Amino acid sequence: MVLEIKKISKNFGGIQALTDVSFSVEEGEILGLIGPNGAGKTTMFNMITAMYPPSSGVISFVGNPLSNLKPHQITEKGICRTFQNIRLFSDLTVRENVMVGNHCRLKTNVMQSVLRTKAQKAEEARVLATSDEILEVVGLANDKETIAKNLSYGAQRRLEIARALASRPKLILLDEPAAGMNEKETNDLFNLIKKIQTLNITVLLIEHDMPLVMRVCSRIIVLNFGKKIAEGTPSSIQNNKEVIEAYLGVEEEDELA
Ligand SMILES: Nc1ncnc2c1ncn2[C@@H]1O[C@H](COP(=O)(O)OP(=O)(O)OP(=O)(O)O)[C@@H](O)[C@H]1O
Repeated sequence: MVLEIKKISKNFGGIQALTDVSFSVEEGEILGLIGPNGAGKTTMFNMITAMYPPSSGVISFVGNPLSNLKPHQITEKGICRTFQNIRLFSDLTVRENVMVGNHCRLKTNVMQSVLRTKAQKAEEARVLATSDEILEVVGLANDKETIAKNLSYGAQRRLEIARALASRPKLILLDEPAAGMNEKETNDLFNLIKKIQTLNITVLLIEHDMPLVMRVCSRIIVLNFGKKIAEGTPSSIQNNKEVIEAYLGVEEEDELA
């Protein structure tokens, strides 16, 4: 088991965002975390990545509780994420954006950088090579020198994933990666998520694009009003009465396909 969520609750003042949610993420799987708007999905990501602590419950990563860690320590342990809205360094090149993502794996210090020691030069070469490999994986190898803001929307979203991958994670959390994408971009994203799986990286995916979720995930967890209402294979989720009811009457984009 890569990640274990055990009886997690979170309240913000009077708002109960999550209540006693438990589930596990198995090594190598692509697990979907779905639910109507406000169900608590992003709150779950924010707790896994230590943006804020749970009100109660325990989150464990490869058997170790993640309590009392800072977000950068979570990254060092091997969990990375992308966000709902694009958060690139828009005036840096594609390659520079990925190099920044590699930061947490650097071993040389500021003094070594200033003095341009041998170790520092070797590390710089390693970062460059790793960044280029990752850009190859996400299909941006020909755009290394492009300024991030000049990429197409779909390519910018793939660059975000590349930056997350640069931290060399065991687990990647993707928060609505298909949001705003056209059909071709979504299809490219499907292929990319599958490719990430082949790199031995486990995927936890929040997504409103139901056809994509049903196609790419091996298992799905459904939240509604902060509670887990279902867990199972895509076909069992599609036919689950409580899940269908939870999605009835919500915005069109949320509807189960
Ligand atoms: N920092 C916060 N302060 C106060 N309330 C919050 C905070 N973050 C989330 N909430 C509330 O917690 C509930 C769950 O929100 P969350 O963003 O986790 O839902 P979601 O399932 O990700 O929704 P969406 O699909 O719209 O992104 C909502 O009622 C939201 O308003």
